[in-house]
Amino acid sequence: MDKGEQLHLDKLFEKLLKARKIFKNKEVLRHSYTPKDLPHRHEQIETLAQILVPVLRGETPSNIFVYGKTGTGKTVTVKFVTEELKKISKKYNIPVDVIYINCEITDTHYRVLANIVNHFKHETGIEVPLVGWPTDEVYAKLKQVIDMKERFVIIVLDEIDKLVKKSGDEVLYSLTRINTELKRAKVSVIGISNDLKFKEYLDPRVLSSLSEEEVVFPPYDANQLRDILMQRAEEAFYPGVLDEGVIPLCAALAAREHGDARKALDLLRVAGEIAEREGADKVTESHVWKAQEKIEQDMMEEVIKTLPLQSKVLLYAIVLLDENGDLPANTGEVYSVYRDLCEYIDLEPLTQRRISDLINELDMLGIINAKVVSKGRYGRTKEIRLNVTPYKIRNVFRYDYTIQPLLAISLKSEQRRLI
Ligand SMILES: Nc1ncnc2c1ncn2[C@@H]1O[C@H](COP(=O)(O)OP(=O)(O)OP(=O)(O)O)[C@@H](O)[C@H]1O
Repeated sequence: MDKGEQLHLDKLFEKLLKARKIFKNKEVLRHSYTPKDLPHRHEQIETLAQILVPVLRGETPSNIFVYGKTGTGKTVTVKFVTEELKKISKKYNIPVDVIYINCEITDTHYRVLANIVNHFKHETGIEVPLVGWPTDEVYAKLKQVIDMKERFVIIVLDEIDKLVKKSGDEVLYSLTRINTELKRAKVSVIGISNDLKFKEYLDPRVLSSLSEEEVVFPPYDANQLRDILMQRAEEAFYPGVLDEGVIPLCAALAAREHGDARKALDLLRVAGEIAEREGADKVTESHVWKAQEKIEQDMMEEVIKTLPLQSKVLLYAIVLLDENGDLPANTGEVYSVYRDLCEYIDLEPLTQRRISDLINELDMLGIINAKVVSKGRYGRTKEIRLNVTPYKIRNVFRYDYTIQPLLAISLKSEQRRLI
C-alpha cells in the first residue's frame, strides 16, 4: 500500500470514528423496540389491564377490538400490556400464553390456525405443516393442544383487517366461539386494526363477539410526539448531539401526517444516519429536512415498484419524453410514445381514454404532475411533467424484469421515434 492510500484510510477511519459518536444505541429507534414506558398511552394501558385482569382471578377476559390510525401505538401497547400480564401471572402461578400473529403475513384461515397449533409444539410435540391439511383437521388439532391443560390463551391478531379482506371472517367466527368447545383452557382474542371501515366487512355476530370491548387509540399531537421522541432520543443518542430544534421539527412533520409516531421515529433515525454519514458531530434541522426527502423518495420508489405493467410502460414513455427535452407533454404525445413501447414488447396497448385515467392515477400518487391548462380557443389540455427524476425511475426499473427490455430504448430527438 502506498503512502497516499495509507493517509486516505487514516482519514476514513477518523471520520467513521467521529461519526459513531452520534448514536449511543440506534436499536432504540427501530419499530420493533418496546420501550419501558409509553408516554400518552397510560389511559389505554389501564383500560387494557382492566379488561385482562380477570385472568388473574381465573376468569375469562372479554375479547377486545383495538383500533386507531397507523403509528398510534396500538401494537406496542398491546405487546407491553400482555408481556406484563405474562410476568404477573407467573407470580400467581396461572398459565398464560400470548400468541401474537401479524395477519399481513399470516393471512389465511388455515395459516392462523396452524400458527396457533405450532406455538405449542415444544410442549405438545405436534406440528402442523404450513399447507396441506384440511382446515377442519387443523382446527380440531388446535382445540386438542390448547385444551391439554387449564390455561389462558390470548390470541393477538394484528392487522386483522388484512386477514378478513383476504380470507373472510370465518376464522374469527371459530376463535371467538371456541370456549364453548373447550373443557380446560380459555381463549380470548385481541384484534388490532388501523382500518376503521373494516367492521363493515364483519358478520354482525362476529363483530359483536370480537368487540365485546373496544379500545380506541387517537392520533398523537405534536406535543405528545415530542415527548415520545425525547424519551427514545435519550437512550438512542449521545448527550448534546441533537440540536434544539430537531425533535420539535420531527414531531411537527409527523403530526401533520395524522400523528404517526412511526413516522416521527423514522425521521429522527434517518436524520441521525444522514448526519453520521456526513461526518457531522451534531444532528441539525437541515438533516431532518433531508431525512424527510429521503423517506418520501424511498416511499415513492416502493410505489413505482408495485405499479401494474401498463402503468410502468406509460411512466417509461414519460421518462423518455423528459430525457428528450419534450416535457411538458400532452396526453396525445405521451400516448403515441406509449403505444410504440407496447409494440416493442408485444403488449396490447390500452385505449387513449384508459391511458388518460392511468395518467390521473400516476398524478394522484405524486409520481407525475398532470395539470389541466386552458389553451384558449383550442380548448383544454393536460400538461404532464415528472415529479421523480428519470434517473431514479430507471434505477427502480433496472431490477424489474417485466420492464427491463425497454430500458435500452431512447427517443430520437425531433421525430420522437424509438431507437
Ligand atoms: N406512546 C409511545 N411511546 C413510545 N413509543 C411509541 C408510542 N407510541 C408508538 N410508539 C412507537 O411508534 C412506532 C409505531 O407504533 P405501533 O407499531 O405500536 O403503531 P400501530 O398503531 O400498531 O401502527 P400500525 O397500525 O401501522 O401497525 C413503534 O416504534 C412504537 O414503539
